[in-house]
Amino acid sequence: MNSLSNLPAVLVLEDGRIFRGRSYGAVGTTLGEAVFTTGMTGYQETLTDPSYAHQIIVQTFPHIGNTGVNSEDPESTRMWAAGYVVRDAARRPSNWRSERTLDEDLVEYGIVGIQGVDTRALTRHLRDAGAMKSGIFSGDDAAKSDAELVELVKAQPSMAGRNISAEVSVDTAYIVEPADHGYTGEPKRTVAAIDLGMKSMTPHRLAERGLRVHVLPYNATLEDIKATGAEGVFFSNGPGDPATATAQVELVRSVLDAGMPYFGICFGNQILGRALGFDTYKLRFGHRGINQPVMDKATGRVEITSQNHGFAVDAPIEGTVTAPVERFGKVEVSHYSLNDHVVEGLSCLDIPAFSVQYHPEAASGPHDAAYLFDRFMTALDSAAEKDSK
Ligand SMILES: NC(=O)CC[C@H](N)C(=O)O
Repeated sequence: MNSLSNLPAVLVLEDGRIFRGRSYGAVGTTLGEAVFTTGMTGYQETLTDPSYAHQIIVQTFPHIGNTGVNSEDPESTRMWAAGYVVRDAARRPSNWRSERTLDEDLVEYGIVGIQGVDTRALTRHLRDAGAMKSGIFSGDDAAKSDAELVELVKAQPSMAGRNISAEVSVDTAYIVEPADHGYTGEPKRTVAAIDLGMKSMTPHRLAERGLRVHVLPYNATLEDIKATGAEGVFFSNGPGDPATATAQVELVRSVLDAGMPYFGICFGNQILGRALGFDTYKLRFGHRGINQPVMDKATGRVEITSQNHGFAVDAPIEGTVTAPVERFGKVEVSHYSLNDHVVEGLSCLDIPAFSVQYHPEAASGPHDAAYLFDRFMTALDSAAEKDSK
């Protein structure tokens, strides 16, 4: 049965723009940064991506909830989005994998949502004015005056300057075994994965290639990494402003100094960028969706990628430069966005380190960039070969 709550609801932006609709999911108040995603599928993966913590997600695709929810697609153990904005919520899901309605899961995880919003007008506004503080208020909370609601929205911290890693990371380390991810035979190698809000598809992609993955919390040290026997280090995606990730930047520097292969995704790309001495900056409205075109400079191939980032690395997309932290040698931007020429990947030429700003683990698709996991395997093999000489 459909359980859409359907009470009055209002989406309020910090610049005073207000969108009225009906409640969807949990009823009450939520605050977060309003961002839009252009993914036409994968709402379950989106809502459970920890990188969306403290963000209110606007779905540009107008029909949401059509395929219900299942137990296989979540990217973590819960929904992380601060709030959810849709045009039309499906009244009844229809899919052979569906176990519940999306509305039921939104209620279960306390996600306050709003439906019936003109998401096209909202997206155009966020595109022009930029991602901004926002709030959804439903039920009795929607009855407050607009001025009062705008004040509540403005009072929240902004995403710039926010450090959220401790909220989303694991508390204790655990191991992901290749045998549990379809790999037959003895594990080939061991790596450490620093969980800054990691999507579960990522250790899966590593493990299915024969890597034993030690997942470590956000505040792991080089000693913790070495204690796992790791031959390489992976840094995950995650929410928050990379400019605040000082401890992780220092950790990456010590990993690079130790000569260990490094692979980073999204937050892990920004942290590598900072470790090399580049700055990061906030994009106006960011890149979110599963249809983002990226140029792979090495091959000239265009990849269609999954992305979710609001910050980016400030590095020249042309040519090769010496890293601002000179001991790390030469570096080049390996990938850039074809929409706005934002840096989408970094490749070090003198040390075994590379990263991408987008999501090669690609849940939910597309799979154009899966080769990057193989590239990490190759980097691990080369490092092991060098060590044995
Ligand atoms: N998905 C991510 O890792 C996002 C990284 C960072 N929080 C950003 O918004 O840019």
